[in-house]
Amino acid sequence: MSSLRARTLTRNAFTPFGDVLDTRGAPDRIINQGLCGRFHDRARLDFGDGRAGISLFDAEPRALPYRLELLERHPLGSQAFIPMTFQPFLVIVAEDLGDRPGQVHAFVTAPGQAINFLRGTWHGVLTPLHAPGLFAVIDRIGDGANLEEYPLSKPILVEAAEE
Ligand SMILES: NC(=O)N[C@@H](O)C(=O)O
Ligand code: NI
Repeated sequence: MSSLRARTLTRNAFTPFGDVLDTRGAPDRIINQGLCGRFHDRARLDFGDGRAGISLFDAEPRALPYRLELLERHPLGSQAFIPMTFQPFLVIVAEDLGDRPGQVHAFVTAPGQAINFLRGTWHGVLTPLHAPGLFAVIDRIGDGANLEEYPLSKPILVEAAEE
């Protein structure tokens, strides 16, 4: 089985696949009588001809090394994973070869970070690393086939980032 080492999530590395949401740096706006920093409009959301939905996911935590067996994509809309805890989680994406995924990349978020997959980005399903695996997920609600799954012919072992 081939293996892949997860990396610390960075905006630069993730930009082709989606957005990293966090409160690093100065806020875009100071609101609420100066008591709140607003990091404004930080994700490239896209729901096509559908509408935005907010769902809550209660997912089983996984351990590293993680056996990746499936990738998927949502051709009709973006999908955001927003943790409701202060725990890091595993984010897996893959380059696109048109009809199938190409090179796989694995990242571990920092506590307090959320991500948004661009419409059509190949990714691993929501993968918490700690309990509770409680997330808000913002994605497309609407008609049409918005889930394309790609079982890997050879699983990939995703290993922890190097210390
Ligand atoms: N299927 C579903 O609602 N979730 C997946 O798309 C996922 O990426 O976890
Ligand atoms: Ni998905």
